[in-house]
Formats: sequence, C-alpha cells, structure tokens
Amino acid sequence: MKQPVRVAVTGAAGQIGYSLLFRIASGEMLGKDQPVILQLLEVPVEKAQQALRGVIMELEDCAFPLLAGVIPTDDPYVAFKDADIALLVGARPRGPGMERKDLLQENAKIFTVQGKALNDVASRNVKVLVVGNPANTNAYIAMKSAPDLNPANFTAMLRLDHNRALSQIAAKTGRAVADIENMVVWGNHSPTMYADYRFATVNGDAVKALINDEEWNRDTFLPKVGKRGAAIIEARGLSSAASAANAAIDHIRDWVLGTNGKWVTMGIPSDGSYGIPEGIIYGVPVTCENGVYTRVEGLEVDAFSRERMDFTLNELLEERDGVKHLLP
Ligand SMILES: NC(=O)c1ccc[n+]([C@@H]2O[C@H](COP(=O)([O-])OP(=O)(O)OC[C@H]3O[C@@H](n4cnc5c(N)ncnc54)[C@H](O)[C@@H]3O)[C@@H](O)[C@H]2O)c1
Ligand SMILES: O=C(O)C[C@H](O)C(=O)O
Repeated sequence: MKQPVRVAVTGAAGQIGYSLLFRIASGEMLGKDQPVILQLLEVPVEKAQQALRGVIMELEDCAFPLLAGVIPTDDPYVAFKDADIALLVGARPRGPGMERKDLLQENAKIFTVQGKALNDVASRNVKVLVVGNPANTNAYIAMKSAPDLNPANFTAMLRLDHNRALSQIAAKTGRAVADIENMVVWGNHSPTMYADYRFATVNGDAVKALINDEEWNRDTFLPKVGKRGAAIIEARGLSSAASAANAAIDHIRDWVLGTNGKWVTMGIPSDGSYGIPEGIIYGVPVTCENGVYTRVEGLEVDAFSRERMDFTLNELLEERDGVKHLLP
C-alpha cells in the first residue's frame, strides 16, 4: 500500500468543494491505488464549520477505501501542514453582471494569508492549484507571498476553459472530444482568454482546415468559450461547480500522473517566452511527465494571435498593478 498523500482543499464546504472531495477520496484524482488524507479549510464561521461537518459525515458514509484521514480546520497552518497538494478553491464567486476581476479586492487578501501559510508549513514540493477567482492573479499573489517555495509550484486553473474549447470543437467538427489534440487556451481565466485551435488536430486532421471559418472562430467560438462562465451563472443563478471540480481533478491528475505527450492548458508563471513577462501567471500549453509540467515551446504567433495574447496579458498586468500593495 502506498503512503497517503496529503491534499488540502480550501472552501471545502462550498459548491465546488461538494463536487470535488468525493472524487478525490474515490481515487479519481491521484489514482485508484493512492490513499489520501483530506485537510479541509473553511472560514471560522459557525455556519461554514457546521456545513463542513455535514460534508465530512457524508465522506464517512461513503466508506472510501482510499480515504486515510480527514482533518477539518479553520486555520490555514493546520490545513497546509505538510500538504503535498493544495487546491485553493475558497473565495467568493461572482454573481450575475459581475466580471471575475470585480472579486479581486475582496478575494486577494485570502491568497496573501494562504500563500504565507503554504510557505511556512506545506511540503517543499507542494503542487498548488488556484481555482478561486480571479484565479491567475490570486495564484500570482499566493506565489509572491511564498518566497521560500519554487514559483513553478503555483498554478492557476484554465483547464475548464480548455475543456470548454474541446467540447465546442467536437460539436463543430462532429468528432469525438477524446480524439482532439493540441488545443491551447492562452492567458487569463476571463473573457479576454484566447482559445486557439490553430495547432489542434482530430484523428490527425487539422481542425483549422476542417472548420475553415475565421468568422466562426472570431464571432462565435471565442466569445462562447470566453463567456461560458457568465452563461452558466445566468442559467443556474450560481457559478459552475461540477465542471469546475472536474477541471481541477483533470489539472492535478495530469500534473501528477502525466499526459502521455498530450497538450493541456495550465496557468503557470511565465519564463518570458511568447512575449509574456516573467512571473505572470498565464495560460499556456504544457505536457506533464513524472510530476513536472513542461511548456510547449516554439509555437508560431501570428498577428491575430499576438493581438489576442497581448489583450489578455494587458488585463493581467492591470490586475497585478491593482494588488501591488498586498505583496511583500
Ligand atoms: N478557475 C475556474 O475555472 C473557476 C471555476 C468555477 C468557480 N471558480 C471560483 O471558485 C471559487 C469558489 O466557488 P464556489 O462556487 O465553490 O463558491 P462557494 O461560495 O459555494 O464556496 C466557497 C467557499 O469558500 C469558503 N471560503 C471563503 N473564504 C475562505 C477562506 N479564506 N478560507 C477558506 N475557505 C474560504 C466559503 O466559506 C465557502 O464555503 C469562486 O471564487 C469561483 O469564482 C473558479
Ligand atoms: O464564471 C465564473 O465566475 C465562474 C468560473 O470562473 C467559470 O468560468 O465558470
């Protein structure tokens, strides 16, 4: 039997938490042979702590063979102690009519505190995924608040956007999602993101040639993927939860267990390539192997793509300027 992996999840009693924890405990994230200890953080408010107790009762009632322990807490230093994986979900979601960046001032402080706690007590190899919005800039804040950890350990979730793009392309081409390779979503998890199928193939056929419709790309595909979160809020009255949890599982599973050469999108600190200033957390294509992600290098950036990539970058630069006062 393998040693248990410690998985910290913040916002554990929230909507995404409720879709996420059971799948982690059943082995869908780290493998069916990998025991886990869940370290669950919620705010120090009785209502949230009570809800968390209820979720834990349900986890117990599943009798998951891989669930080696559950640690509920309202203290980030307990939640992140020796954590191997940290899913930072806990943050306010947006409501109808809001943009994700409207959450910045309210949510940013959470990530200074949690970045510092990760810095002080998490495993030195902790893999951090920020889901709470605005996810890229929150990941940037956490990374900057954790100077003793490797910046490469901090990632933001663009996998939901990647998966949304795959589904739209599958529907448009009439092919299976599983057969699509080399999709990319550049930039910020916001409507400025640039979902890019120029390199995508399906069963070896070029997606761009199959679709052959730039107007559809610009006027239908890009807005549909970019504004999907808002469409779900409009329809459900609440932001996406099951699909967000699913994307978080995909992101960590691929990071830990590898992608077999397949491209996936992760928000990672830039190394300066593709004209993105170093350190900015930006969605790029990566492959993963042996617990390490590697950026796909050397892709051509044409004029349309440059414009889109700079547009989403400029938003990230603005967000970064807006939180400067919170950083060490
Ligand atoms: N990156 C993405 O693709 C993506 C997708 C969906 C949602 N989100 C974001 O994820 C976040 C959570 O969404 P949700 O629907 O689960 O919201 P929710 O309101 O249902 O749950 C959030 C939970 O976090 C808790 N929380 C708040 N501050 C905390 C803190 N400092 N420490 C620990 N817990 C804290 C709250 O008490 C609440 O239980 C939101 O910011 C949402 O916008 C991101
Ligand atoms: O759109 C939101 O605010 C929630 C989430 O980021 C999403 O993309 O569904």
